Amino acid sequence: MSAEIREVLVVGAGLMGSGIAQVAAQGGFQVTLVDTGEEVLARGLARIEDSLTRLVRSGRLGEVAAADARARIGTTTDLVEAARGADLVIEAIVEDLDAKQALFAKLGDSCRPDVVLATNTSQFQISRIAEPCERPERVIGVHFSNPPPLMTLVEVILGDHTSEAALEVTREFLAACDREIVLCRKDVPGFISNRLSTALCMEAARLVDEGIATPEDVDKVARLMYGHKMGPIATLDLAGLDTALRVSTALSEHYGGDRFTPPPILAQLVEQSRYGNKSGAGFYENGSSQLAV
Ligand SMILES: NC(=O)c1ccc[n+]([C@@H]2O[C@H](COP(=O)([O-])OP(=O)(O)OC[C@H]3O[C@@H](n4cnc5c(N)ncnc54)[C@H](O)[C@@H]3O)[C@@H](O)[C@H]2O)c1
Repeated sequence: MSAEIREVLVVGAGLMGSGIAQVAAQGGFQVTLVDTGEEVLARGLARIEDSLTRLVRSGRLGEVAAADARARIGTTTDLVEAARGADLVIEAIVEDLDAKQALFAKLGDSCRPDVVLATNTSQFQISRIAEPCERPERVIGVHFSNPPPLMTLVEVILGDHTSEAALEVTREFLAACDREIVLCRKDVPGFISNRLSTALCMEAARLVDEGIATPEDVDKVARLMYGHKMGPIATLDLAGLDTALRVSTALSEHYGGDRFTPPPILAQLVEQSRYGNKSGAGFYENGSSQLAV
């Protein structure tokens, strides 16, 4: 496995990919951000710019460090060319197994054989994503949470075939990015974090769906009674309701029972294009639940 990582390729410039690219750039790595079109890439870069500005304004990052990080990030729509020069790849595309498998097949063909391929999937088994990939022992789960520049804990997931060497490279990379890790030792859907958060968030959405409580009151209970920083409904708006719907549906199909089943209100909001903060409204009207960064 690559002992030395210089070039990090992040695939997907959405909410997570742009944040992960920023974290890697702040960690001193050269980053290439890939997506399907120039417009999405421009939106990803704008998100990074905005986040860096907020970090500087709040005194958490120096101006020079922010400018250096920004200068380390390049963008392209040419995945194959970018893959050739990568020392580490982090995938953060849409939460769709077919799309991820198609991408990992391509990465397997295009990257050097020693390059670790990490997926930021929210719940798919790492071994399923690695199935079509040349040398699946280099595929590993690296699950950042949203927003990556502020959330310092990363969940690392071992696939059935993930090698010790891939784990070691991943540990070193995340340590250089100043991240803490927890290790999910079995390749189970949802890992540690999303089994916990999906069960809580779907129950919270059910309370709203059944007219038992407002989003504000559900969140108030979590914050003031349980000491959570953010309530589960605000968390859903922040994560994106389309992504949350995909994740909860997949977990529910895998595990059965009711604990992960999304209530109808989630699909209804998605149908109305109310995806949460990223589209301006979700359960809440105007993204007012956003973390004050
Ligand atoms: N949103 C969260 O809170 C959160 C947290 C942890 C993990 N995740 C996971 O991270 C991944 C990304 O989620 P997100 O919220 O950033 O989604 P998003 O919809 O904001 O971004 C996904 C991006 O991937 C791009 N894309 C799709 N197919 C592609 C391909 N084949 N090649 C290149 N780019 C492609 C899209 O154009 C889009 O810009 C998902 O697997 C999601 O489950 C999300």
